[in-house]
Amino acid sequence: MLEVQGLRKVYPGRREVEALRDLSFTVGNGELVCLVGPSGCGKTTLLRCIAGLLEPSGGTISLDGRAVSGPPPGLAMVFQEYGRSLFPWMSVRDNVELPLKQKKLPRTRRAELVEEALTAVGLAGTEPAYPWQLSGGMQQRVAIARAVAYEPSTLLMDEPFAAVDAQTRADLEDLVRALWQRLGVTVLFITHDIDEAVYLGQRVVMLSSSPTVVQDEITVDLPAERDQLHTRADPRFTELRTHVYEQIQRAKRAQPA
Ligand SMILES: Nc1ncnc2c1ncn2[C@@H]1O[C@H](COP(=O)(O)OP(=O)(O)OP(=O)(O)O)[C@@H](O)[C@H]1O
Repeated sequence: MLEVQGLRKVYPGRREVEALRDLSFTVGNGELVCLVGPSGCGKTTLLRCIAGLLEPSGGTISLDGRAVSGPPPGLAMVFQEYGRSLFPWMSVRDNVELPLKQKKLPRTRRAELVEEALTAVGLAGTEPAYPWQLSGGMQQRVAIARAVAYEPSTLLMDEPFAAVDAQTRADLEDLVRALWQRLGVTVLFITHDIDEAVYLGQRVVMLSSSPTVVQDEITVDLPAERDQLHTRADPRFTELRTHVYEQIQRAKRAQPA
């Protein structure tokens, strides 16, 4: 379970920036929550705080009951820029295996996890290839496999599909839901795409413009079995996306105090 309470982040300096003002939300065990907000609202700042890479100016973050200070052990991340998150000089196998070596798992267990994870993302057989020999969508699958192989309790995804084409994006969205349902992992998925947030999430948390607070939150009461054609054509989907869209527009118009 991820708990963010009264999180505040001010970047000091000549031009002091209050990026996050007062952010509180939770992601329950095994839940999939999407976070949307206008550009520049501090999504990256929030993620870096959760990942223990940036020290908050106030408030608390805890993961599985432990306060976050430094990179938490049960956390894996998938970034937008797969091209920069995979090592080009390492094979697909070595990229996926690397965090497992850092976890000091024995060789046979590492091999099992790599194989299972690559199979789960539909990339069995690509182990000897280098990332640059694969398409963008395949590279992002490798990045997802690397996160999954790590067996995290919580997965943070930072606009992971922003750089792939629409068809690949739809496939990857379905992959994330399938993996989430199968693995029971807690997922915080950050996106600026309102339709994606409603399609993927059990809940959608909307952020205001910077200095950021939680503007609104909705439960996505769509059936758990979702598919690109029927879910997106469901009138309830349209209602929910309209609500989120209106809130984001309000957030963009609001003048920060
Ligand atoms: N290292 C830094 N020093 C000073 N200000 C910063 C720093 N990093 C971010 N900021 C400021 O904090 C605010 C939030 O930035 P952040 O990158 O977290 O937003 P974001 O929501 O991820 O943006 P985008 O959606 O455009 O990627 C911005 O006003 C930005 O200028």
